[in-house]
Amino acid sequence: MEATCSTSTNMETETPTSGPDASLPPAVIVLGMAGSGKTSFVQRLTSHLHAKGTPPYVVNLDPAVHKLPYPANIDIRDTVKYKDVMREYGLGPNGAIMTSLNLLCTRFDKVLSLVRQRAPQYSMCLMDTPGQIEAFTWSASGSIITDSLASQQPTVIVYIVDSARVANPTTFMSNMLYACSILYRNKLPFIIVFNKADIVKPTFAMKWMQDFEEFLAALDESGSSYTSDLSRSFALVLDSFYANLRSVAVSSMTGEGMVDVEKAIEASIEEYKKDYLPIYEKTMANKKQIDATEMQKKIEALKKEPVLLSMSGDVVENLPIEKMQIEETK
Ligand SMILES: Nc1nc2c(ncn2[C@@H]2O[C@H](COP(=O)(O)OP(=O)(O)OP(=O)(O)O)[C@@H](O)[C@H]2O)c(=O)[nH]1
Repeated sequence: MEATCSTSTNMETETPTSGPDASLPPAVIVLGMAGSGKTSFVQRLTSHLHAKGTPPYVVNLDPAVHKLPYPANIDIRDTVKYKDVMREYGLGPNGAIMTSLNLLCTRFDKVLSLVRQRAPQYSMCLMDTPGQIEAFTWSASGSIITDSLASQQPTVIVYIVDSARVANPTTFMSNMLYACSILYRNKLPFIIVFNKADIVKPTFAMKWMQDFEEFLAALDESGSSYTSDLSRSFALVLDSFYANLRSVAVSSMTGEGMVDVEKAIEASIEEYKKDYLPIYEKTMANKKQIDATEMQKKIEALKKEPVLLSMSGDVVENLPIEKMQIEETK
């Protein structure tokens, strides 16, 4: 793995303990199933914001992406070489993505500090995540990244859905259940972005979220089955989930809907300030020391994780963490 000189900071000293700074621009974490259009969305929103004269700060957290179609300010690929991780630890593609994120995470304090320093120059900080959604949403590193961002500044989750892939009501339901599980895990303002509106207009999906009867009618049309019966029951439960989120139709291809995305982000930030910030401030005031120690413990555990993941059976004793460098893309 290519690794150069060291940064000397660590999470214990860098994790903010006084609560998030609500005056910082928002961090927007972009999640979604493989191929839903996360990277295209980040590209389109980036160019939309540049055109308005309010550029974003962009961080790529996908170590396996071949080519980035947007200029990233920080790119995980500059720090961790995914192919080297596969080779050195004898890992498959998914294990290597998770290990690369773990490695970056042990130095995420440096990313946080750059994001904080550059705040006067950007309107929002966009975080593009790996194609394999579970590598981020269900990994220790994903939760460290999300928690530490949300502890520093207003943070919103944007969940990208491929509109063409949810035209069937049961597929729609399984996607919404996944979205709900992410909301449940992260407890942050949440926006559902129905992408690829140029291929399939997601008006139907937005109606299903607003009107339970419309969804039931669509299920009836799709015929009776075990999954459609189950979807009926879930639809009742998800009513309150839908009530707590915003949804927007966009096309990352044509640029349609980007103004609505901005509005949804603004409204989510207001929600963050009103409903989430007081909770963060209270929790952090009560547990200042505990939070820093807990975060450090998580990082220490992460440092050992590549060893556990190793398929070769070799004990990897000298991880390149101390030598890793995180800096802005030149
Ligand atoms: N027609 C259309 N195609 C799109 C749109 N957004 C993305 N695509 C296409 O969908 C494919 C996947 O897009 P990506 O942006 O790579 O999706 P991703 O979620 O970042 O992909 P992974 O990170 O590999 O999972 C590409 O072929 C894009 O050109 C859109 O709004 N409309």
